[in-house]
This record gives sequence, C-alpha cells and structure tokens, in this order.
Amino acid sequence: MLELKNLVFEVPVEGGVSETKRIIDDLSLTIEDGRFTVITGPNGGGKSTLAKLIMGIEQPTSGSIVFNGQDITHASITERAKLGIGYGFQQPARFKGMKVKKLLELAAGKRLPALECNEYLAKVGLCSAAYLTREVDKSLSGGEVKRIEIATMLARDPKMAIYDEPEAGIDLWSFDRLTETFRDIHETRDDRSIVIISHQERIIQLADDIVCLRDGRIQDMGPREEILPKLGFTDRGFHGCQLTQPTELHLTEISTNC
Ligand SMILES: Nc1ncnc2c1ncn2[C@@H]1O[C@H](COP(=O)(O)OP(=O)(O)OP(=O)(O)O)[C@@H](O)[C@H]1O
Repeated sequence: MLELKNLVFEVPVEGGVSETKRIIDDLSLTIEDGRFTVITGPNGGGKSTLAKLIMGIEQPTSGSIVFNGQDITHASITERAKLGIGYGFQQPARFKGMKVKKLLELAAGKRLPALECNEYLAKVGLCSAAYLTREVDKSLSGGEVKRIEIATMLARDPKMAIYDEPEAGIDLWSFDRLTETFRDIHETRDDRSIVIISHQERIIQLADDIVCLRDGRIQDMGPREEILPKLGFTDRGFHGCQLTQPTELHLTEISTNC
C-alpha cells in the first residue's frame, strides 16, 4: 500500500527572492495493493511531478510517503526501486551501447531466454527479431524507445508500476496492443498495483480507481463507475474534472506484421 500524506512540493519562482510556486498542494492519497489506478486531469495539474515524488526523483517540501508501512520520504531512487516501485518515464532515456536484450535482462535482474524477451516485446507491439539486438540509442524512434521502456517494466514486474502517459508517441496499432497488455495485467494481477498517468479514455476505462488532479490538488477521486461519467468523454460536456484534449497519437512507420 502506498500512502501519500499532506504532500507539498514547491519550487522557487524565477526572479522572486523568497517566493515559491506550489506544484503539489497538501495532497493525501492512498493506493491499496492490487489496484489499477489512473491519474488524469488537465496539463500542468501536477501528475508527472507526483509520480516523480513517489519515485524519489523530486523531494517533497513537506509531507510524507509511506510504502508498505515504511517511510520512504527521504529514500533514494535505488532504495525505492529495490522496495518494488517502478517508474516508466513520459520521455524515456536512451542508453548508447546497450542492446535491447541486455536492458530487458537488467530490468528483470537475471538472464532471460529469447522466448521470454519475445513475449515482453510482443506485448508492446514490437517484433523481437527486429529489435532484440538493436541498441537503445538515437537510432530508435521516440515511440520505439517508449515501448521498449514499457517492455522493461513488464520484465521487472515491480510491486507498484507507475507509467507516465504510456500512450504518448505510440502509433495506433501499438496503442491497441498496449491497451490489451494493460487489460491482461489488470485481469491477472495479484497484489501488484498499477498507476497510470493518462488522458486516454481507453486506458482510463481499465481503472479500478480514477484520480483527477488539478492545480496540484485532488479534484475528484473514486471508483471508475463513479468518476468516469463525470469526465464527459461521450458528450464532451466536461462536467466535473475537466480534461484537455487527449494526447495525440502519432503514427510511426514501424513494421507491425511481425
Ligand atoms: N522543477 C520545476 N520548476 C518549475 N516548475 C515546475 C517544476 N516541476 C514542475 N513544474 C510545473 O508544475 C506544473 C505541473 O507539471 P507536471 O509536469 O507535473 O504536470 P502534468 O499534470 O504531468 O502535465 P501534462 O499533462 O502536461 O504532462 C507545470 O506547470 C510545470 O511547469
């Protein structure tokens, strides 16, 4: 279980002497084990910042973060990763000189048979034969790197997997595949929890719980059945938690007939 208690994150205002801007504003949230939670809300609402605070990439100004009873507010990224929190970046890093297979093995913490690598890559819509020996460098497109990072998360299988806009930059065919993958994880998960930051209706529809974040505060939160109708996807009425337009899906020229 992850507990965020009165979390505040402030940054200095540029040019101001002691002025600060509050990005996360006294936010408290509990994510139970085995839940599929989608965090959504308008651009700039603080979703990525919240994920970075959970992962330890940013340090909160005040408040605390407790994971499975342990206070991890000041724990390092590595310590949090060891405790079982995994984070898929909105814009993943590239690793020059590192082959895709090696990256998957590092994530899994063991050597992986090719068959298992194939499965992880297939789940994100990538053909193993074409990618396993590729380097995770600039030669890969943004969408390919994104999908490889999601595959590494699948290989790592953390207790709590946090994905920041997994749909961003991913072509429509792979988005379909990815949605299926998240649905499968959702159906077969045990006590592992998934947190996805997303603007996509089809991902939001998979959630057990939906959290709407605006101006660093929880504007609305609850089970999918209660929150989804308020999002106004069908009538675009935008009652309740108003969203911006969903992230555009970019078409990339990746061969998908593997
Ligand atoms: N270190 C920082 N210094 C200054 N401003 C910051 C910093 N980190 C975040 N912000 C600002 O805080 C706000 C929230 O950013 P964040 O990336 O968390 O939003 P988001 O909800 O993930 O948005 P999006 O949907 O566009 O990805 C934005 O206005 C951003 O510019």
